[in-house]
Amino acid sequence: MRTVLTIAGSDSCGGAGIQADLKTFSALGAYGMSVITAITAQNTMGVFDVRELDVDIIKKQIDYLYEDIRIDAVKVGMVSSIEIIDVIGECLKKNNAVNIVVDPVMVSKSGYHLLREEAKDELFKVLFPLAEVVTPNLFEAELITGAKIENLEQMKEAAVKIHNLGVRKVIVKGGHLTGDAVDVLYDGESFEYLTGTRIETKNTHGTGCTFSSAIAALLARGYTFQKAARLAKEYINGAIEHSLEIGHGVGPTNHFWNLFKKDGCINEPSE
Ligand SMILES: Nc1ncnc2c1ncn2[C@@H]1O[C@H](COP(=O)(O)OP(=O)(O)O)[C@@H](O)[C@H]1O
Ligand SMILES: Cc1ncc(COP(=O)(O)O)c(N)n1
Repeated sequence: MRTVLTIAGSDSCGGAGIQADLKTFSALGAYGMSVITAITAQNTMGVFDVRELDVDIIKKQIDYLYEDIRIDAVKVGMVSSIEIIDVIGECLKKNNAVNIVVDPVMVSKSGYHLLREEAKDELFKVLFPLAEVVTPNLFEAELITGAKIENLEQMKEAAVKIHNLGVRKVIVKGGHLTGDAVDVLYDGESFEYLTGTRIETKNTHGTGCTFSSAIAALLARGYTFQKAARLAKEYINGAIEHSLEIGHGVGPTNHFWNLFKKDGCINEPSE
């Protein structure tokens, strides 16, 4: 069984963060493990409070996993402070972590700041260079590059700028644009559009977490990067299409719709 680790925050309502990641790993046939960086008090209406865990327990969670278990891929989500980012960077380097997917989580859909303002540059400096791929949404890509993004051309420019920060591959997600949900993948040489039909729903809680975790799970399962990205896009599209009307706010993605598909993403890796 291939294994995948998420290093992220806990979302008490189960739609994003650690909980979304573990559901995605299971649905895609990988064995999931978690290192919790922070606990959020959150529901579909918003994030109401956050407690960061201390760096010592974050370090121990990571180190004891690597001491015991082969880890085939890692997804990094909410990391919130400079100290937390530094300890994660140290541990991933020391343990020669592979297939690292960094989702630069900054602000929740409900507008709560999950990354401290002063920690932004540390995230770029410490974790971006370790990543196989970084997956900013439009807002995050704007913050990283300092440039407004309103169309595909500007998404491509942002992807190049982010790649130039020393990132191997970038996927700028177009979930917050209008029209089809098109993401721009750039690997330093060429661009690829990951295209999905836009689904008209308010229930998009956890879409970014689900997408980045799907890439990590599929890399763990041995797919090539391009194939993992395309299948992850297919997976998130279905997870949004079948998203759940739970709670009074922004409902979560659904991870188990594809178990009923005959030839979906859960087949054995073909390459
Ligand atoms: N309404 C939608 N219909 C189809 N795909 C969507 C929709 N909203 C987001 N996506 C897709 O979900 C993935 C996550 O993107 P996004 O929602 O932009 O991330 P984040 O949660 O980080 O803001 C991307 O592949 C994006 O294109
Ligand atoms: C613990 C945690 N991590 C990430 C997100 C972002 O997800 P979204 O952008 O869908 O609110 C979140 N709300 N909570």
